[in-house]
Amino acid sequence: MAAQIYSGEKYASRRREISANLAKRPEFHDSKPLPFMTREEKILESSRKLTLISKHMNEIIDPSDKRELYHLNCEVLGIEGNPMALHGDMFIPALTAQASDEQQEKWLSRALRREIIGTYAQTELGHGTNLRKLETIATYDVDTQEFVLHTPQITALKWWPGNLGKSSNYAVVVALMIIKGKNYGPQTFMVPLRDEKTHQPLKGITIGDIGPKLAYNIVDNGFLGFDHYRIPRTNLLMRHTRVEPDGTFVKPPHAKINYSAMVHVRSYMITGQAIMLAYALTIATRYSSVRRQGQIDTTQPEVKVLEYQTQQHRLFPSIARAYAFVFAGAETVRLYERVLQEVETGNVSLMADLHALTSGLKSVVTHQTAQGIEQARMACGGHGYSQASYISEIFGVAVGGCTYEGENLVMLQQLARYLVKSAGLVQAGQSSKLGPLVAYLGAKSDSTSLIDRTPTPGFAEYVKTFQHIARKQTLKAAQKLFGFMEKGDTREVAWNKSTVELNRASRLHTRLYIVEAFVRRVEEVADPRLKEVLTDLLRLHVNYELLDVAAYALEDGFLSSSQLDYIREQLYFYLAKIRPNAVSLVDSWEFSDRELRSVLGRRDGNVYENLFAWAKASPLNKTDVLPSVDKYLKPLMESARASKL
Ligand SMILES: CCCCCCCCCCCCCCCCCCCCCCCC(=O)SCCNC(=O)CCNC(=O)[C@H](O)C(C)(C)COP(=O)(O)OP(=O)(O)OC[C@H]1O[C@@H](n2cnc3c(N)ncnc32)[C@H](O)[C@@H]1OP(=O)(O)O
Ligand SMILES: Cc1cc2nc3c(=O)[nH]c(=O)nc-3n(C[C@H](O)[C@H](O)[C@H](O)COP(=O)(O)OP(=O)(O)OC[C@H]3O[C@@H](n4cnc5c(N)ncnc54)[C@H](O)[C@@H]3O)c2cc1C
Repeated sequence: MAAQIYSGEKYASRRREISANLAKRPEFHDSKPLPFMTREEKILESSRKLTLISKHMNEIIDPSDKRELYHLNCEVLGIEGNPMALHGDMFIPALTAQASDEQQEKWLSRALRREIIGTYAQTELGHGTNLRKLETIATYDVDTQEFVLHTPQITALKWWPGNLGKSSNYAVVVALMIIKGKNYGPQTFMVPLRDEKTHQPLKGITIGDIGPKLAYNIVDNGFLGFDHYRIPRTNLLMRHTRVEPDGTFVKPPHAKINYSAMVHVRSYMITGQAIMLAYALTIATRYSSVRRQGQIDTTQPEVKVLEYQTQQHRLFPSIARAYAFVFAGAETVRLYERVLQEVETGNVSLMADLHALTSGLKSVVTHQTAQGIEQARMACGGHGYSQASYISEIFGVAVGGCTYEGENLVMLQQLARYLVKSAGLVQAGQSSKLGPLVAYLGAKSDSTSLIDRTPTPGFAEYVKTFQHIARKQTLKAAQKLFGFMEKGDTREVAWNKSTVELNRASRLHTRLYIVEAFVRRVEEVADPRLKEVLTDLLRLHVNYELLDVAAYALEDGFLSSSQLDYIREQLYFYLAKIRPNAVSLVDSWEFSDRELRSVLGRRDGNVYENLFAWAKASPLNKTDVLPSVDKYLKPLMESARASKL
């Protein structure tokens, strides 16, 4: 099963080898539990481990393999980030996709050798979503052949970029490019921020950390201001866009080619989110198979809480989602890599499809992941609320994904634009022009779903029902938009009046895609035992997901109430059927205890002993009497007692 999750036996076994290797190297382990450390201590500890990784990486992994590097990071550095997180996640991808060969020679090679540390500085205090209205300006000075970076007002301060505050000495900065008074929109520039020897900010640069956040606090998200700060013309990233010495602008082959670093993260983060969801579910499912509370049969001992149908309903559909997401994530990464290669040869035809797909997936997956992690926390009762579970940290890190790389409700609209265009083609009788991701929009629905008409309906019946729902909502939302426009609204006003419905269409389209990705994967599985378990999980998934969106199919009679009853019964049947495999289904992700960092979710199941040992190690228990008691509480009680006398 691990081979299914990690797209092949080769990588699954490499993960095991890497974990086994690291188990023997205590210097790579957390020196104490992360929840017991201050933010400064965590940053120091993370930097220590980063240095070790840098020195010994070649002994442990193949550094050219992204997946091996990711696993090493998960084990050693964990999810709370590290001082070079953005260096790998965005700085290097931005240079790879946007710097010319000559620029790559100069900077990418240094970045890869970790001679410099970089980040991606785009968001500002006043603008994150609307990139066309960024306020940092890069004005071209033809005389000196330099760009002058400037922060004209407080809202133009860069704000949020990860590792900008304290760690990075370079950044790929996004600024509005002005040449001879003309605004050429957001462009990307390579900008030195700090002296390479002293690490002091360079003259003209104001820089710092933005303070603690909900989570992800090892990362020093930062602010940055420029005071007429000059960089050479050749620091504009020029793989696709160019500015000649005389200020002539050479257009790229696609207007949004500069957004590539964002598309990179959106493509990869689907897998990252699946893994964080699986962390929380591993902890909660293992704990639920140890925790005993209450009886189902009063003549029998107390049961494991995992026996309760409510607990199964709380956890198992999310286990299915984690599998669905990791399968969809692998497809997304493959498409991203393909598009990256094609863009290199000047073929930008798939950029719009990739953008639409990743915009929808990032939104739906992060939202459902956060929901699933929070349910996993509650499934652990009181102990879930303790940082010993580590689930609150996992939630905090994962839920950041709802905001970063494009706020979810905004990104759903990006997919909606694509869907509306496709709906326009259907309306114009040009369905043959629809791309493969939306071809279903042009197909005709059966008059009703056939879901309960055969003893065991195939997945095709479920897919058709999801298609019916997504198609109906897309065409309806597009119709609403077109209707407002016909009545005289501008497109923008009509769009705003239709966005709730348009975003619903985007979610339904994406959920259909996720179901299809799951079906595709299960169909490929050869081993019959594995296929059976995954088929059960997929059956749980399709029934659960369909119930969640059934209103759309009930309102036009595509599904009947008796079919709904059937779907519900199927769901309950598969909850019970999956129960014996539940722990194996989470164990199959093969997370080591070091990687999970959860006292509650350890493989040995000794929850109570481990929790007691953890509490005893809490810094507050170093002494029996805290200074705060000596200083305040004792005098308070004493004066209360004295006044009573
Ligand atoms: C095979 C198995 C392999 C598995 C391997 C897995 C191994 C490893 C696992 C790895 C896991 C890794 C986990 C990674 C975790 C990463 C953690 C990261 C940490 C945090 C990083 C956070 C960083 C940031 O947040 S950076 C800042 C991000 N900011 C944003 O996202 C801003 C959002 N706003 C925008 O993107 C834009 O402004 C937008 C798109 C909303 C609007 O743009 P604009 O106004 O310019 O355009 P529009 O007018 O709306 O549209 C015009 C037109 O352009 C199209 N378009 C827009 N963008 C794109 C694009 N990117 N590509 C293509 N086309 C685009 C748009 O659709 C419109 O098209 P029309 O045809 O006109 O409709
Ligand atoms: C953990 C974390 C890490 C980050 N790392 C980086 C980084 O490394 N580099 C970087 O540059 N940035 C980074 N960011 C910033 C991040 O990319 C932005 O916060 C994000 O893109 C959202 O933009 P915003 O903050 O301007 O939200 P806003 O756009 O102000 O959103 C506020 C609300 O307005 C709504 N809204 C906005 N526009 C529209 C619209 N057109 N239609 C409908 N509703 C709308 C949103 O849906 C939301 O409800 C990070 C953020 C976080 C939380």
